[in-house]
Amino acid sequence: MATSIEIPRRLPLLLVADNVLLPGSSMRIPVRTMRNMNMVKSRLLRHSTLSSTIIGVVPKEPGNTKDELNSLHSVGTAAVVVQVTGTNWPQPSYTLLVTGLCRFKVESVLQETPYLVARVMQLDKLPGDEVDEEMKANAELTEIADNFRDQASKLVDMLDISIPVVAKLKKMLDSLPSQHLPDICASIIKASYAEKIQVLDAIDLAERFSATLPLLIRQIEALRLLQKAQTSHGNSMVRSQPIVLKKSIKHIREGEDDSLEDDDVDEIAELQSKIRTAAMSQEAHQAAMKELKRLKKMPQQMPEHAMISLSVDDVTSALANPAKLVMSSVLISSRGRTPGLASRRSLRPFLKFDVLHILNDDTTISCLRNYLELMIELPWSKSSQDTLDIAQARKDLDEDHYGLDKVKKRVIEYLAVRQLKNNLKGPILCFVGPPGVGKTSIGKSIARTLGRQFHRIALGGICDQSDIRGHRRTYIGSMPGRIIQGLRQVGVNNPVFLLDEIDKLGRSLQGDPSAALLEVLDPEQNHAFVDHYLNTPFDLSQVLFIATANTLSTIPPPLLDRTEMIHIPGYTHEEKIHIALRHLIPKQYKEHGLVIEQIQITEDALKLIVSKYTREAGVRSLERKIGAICRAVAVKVAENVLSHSNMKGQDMRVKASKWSQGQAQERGDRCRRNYRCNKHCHSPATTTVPDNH
Ligand SMILES: Nc1ncnc2c1ncn2[C@@H]1O[C@H](COP(=O)(O)OP(=O)(O)OP(=O)(O)O)[C@@H](O)[C@H]1O
Repeated sequence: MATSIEIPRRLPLLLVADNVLLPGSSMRIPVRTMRNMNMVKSRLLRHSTLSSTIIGVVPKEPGNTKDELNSLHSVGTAAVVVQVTGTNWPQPSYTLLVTGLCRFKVESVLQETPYLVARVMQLDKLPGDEVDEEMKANAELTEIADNFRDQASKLVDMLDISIPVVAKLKKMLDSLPSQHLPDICASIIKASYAEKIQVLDAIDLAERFSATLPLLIRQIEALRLLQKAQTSHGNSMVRSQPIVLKKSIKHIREGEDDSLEDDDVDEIAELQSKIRTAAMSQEAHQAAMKELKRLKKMPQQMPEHAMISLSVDDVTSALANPAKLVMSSVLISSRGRTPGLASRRSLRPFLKFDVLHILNDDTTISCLRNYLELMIELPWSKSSQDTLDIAQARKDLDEDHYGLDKVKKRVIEYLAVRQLKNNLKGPILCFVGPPGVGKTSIGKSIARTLGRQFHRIALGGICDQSDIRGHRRTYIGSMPGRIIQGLRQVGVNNPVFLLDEIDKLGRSLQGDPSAALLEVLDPEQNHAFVDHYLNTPFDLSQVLFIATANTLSTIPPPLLDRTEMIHIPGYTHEEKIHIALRHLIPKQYKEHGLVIEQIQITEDALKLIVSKYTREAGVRSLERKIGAICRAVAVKVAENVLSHSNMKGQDMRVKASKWSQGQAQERGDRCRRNYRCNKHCHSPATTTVPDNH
């Protein structure tokens, strides 16, 4: 007879809200509360012995976040922490993978802070103890167990055996001692929190069988209905009939929590129908369907996501022979990296469990899902209607911008040619000029006049070609490039893309982004642009690309060759004042909720700001200064509105001018104080504060 294996009498507790870990099953538990975090840090990350990785997982009442101690359930599950994943940077965030061993009763709480430690009493026997003998002696219990096993086999037979986890589950159920069946079944079938608590509380084996059997039968019934729905619609996929399916499950789970309604039950079917309606190219459709097929094969199709990944026998035999487990189970990267492959590798020799595979599958599932969602959301054939009318375009450009006659003329010519030729082949317009001269805003006006969506892609500082072309999906955390991301965001395939600051593209070992950009801009190639993440061609030929740069000297020559430069020189003082009066001031008033009765910035004031307070080729600082005045006046207006609601606008104008004098005085003082500058800053009227002050 095997010796009895016991768990420690003192256990650190991990409190889990809304979920119940049952012996024999594995579960991933995110560490959220301060107490749980303290426990992980001081027990799991500091020690490396087997006993340090045995913890008590105790359910706590859902919803009660304040009084953790009172919401503590009296029965918990001793568990071995198989893996800790997460990161220490920028802040600690961990997830534990735990495997339940046996039940225990919380006798008393020995320590409340920094984490809970309780004196516990083991309730179940661990495998290795001969419970089977006990069952043999009890004929009634044997009958219940046999009936239960039949039902469990029935359930597994209804699942797709080609899924590796199902095959494993089947094998495991066949060899599992009967006393473990209820716990294992309860953890893989759908059950509410209350139902699982009931199973956890059933310490007597017969009671546990009878608490779990109805859940098992209900699950079988649900699957049967599903399959019926599936055959009646001639579809070979389980989950292909979302409505029928949801209804049937709801019907079966009478009285169950709404929160438990399984959202991902019809996920695959939903994805499939979305792929069908996404109007993808044939190639893209094939790629999406291939990935969907992979997703279908993933273990998420099991009735419950908490998979049996570790058999209790494995853990207990390891417990009986601790030397074997010196301790690989707690793995964390202290340097802040996610302990991906290294931890798995070091786990392998010690634990021959499928945890590793299941973790892999998890990552794959979310990657596949993200990929399919992107494919569905991309505007494969959705475009907006062009509304180009040259007369209107001229009017729009004049309305949005003062001066810039040459630029506007060239833009109108460009648009006219596009209209006549009805295609976008030709050089890419590139506005070159100092900051704040309106390059971006002309791009926006072009989009507005064409009735197209506008999207700005900031290229400054990009030095990795995958920023443009995306990462291959083999990378963890891979993403599509900015072009594809932009298309997803605008939701149409013919937006105006403003490639901002192409002169600031960098270059690194990760490839040359300008080479990738060339492919994007080349009309001969861009109808079949392949983003590495998407891995299928996307037609960019309808996108109108416009570029901006501050200088020509750093633009890579091949890019320079593709673009037609339109220079926008800086503005004169006169022009700045006109721009301010016509565009910037009305815009700022509007942004700050001010009206002309409350604030008026005179031409003289503008002249002063332009000549003494800004030193720039464009008008960005000027706009900021006007914004600052508006903000200060807005405060005064708000204060006065509160005290005298019928305040006259005239008063405010006086206050605004006083404020600007005060500001000038203050700036002068600050300038003298900070920069020991005595040259220009004596009187507010003549204060010159260089911008870099
Ligand atoms: N000629 C103009 N008429 C009206 N507003 C203008 C004019 N030039 C610039 N502006 C305004 O100045 C502000 C800054 O312009 P914008 O952001 O387009 O500058 P930019 O040249 O793209 O600068 P950067 O190179 O820093 O990106 C915007 O609010 C814009 O509307």
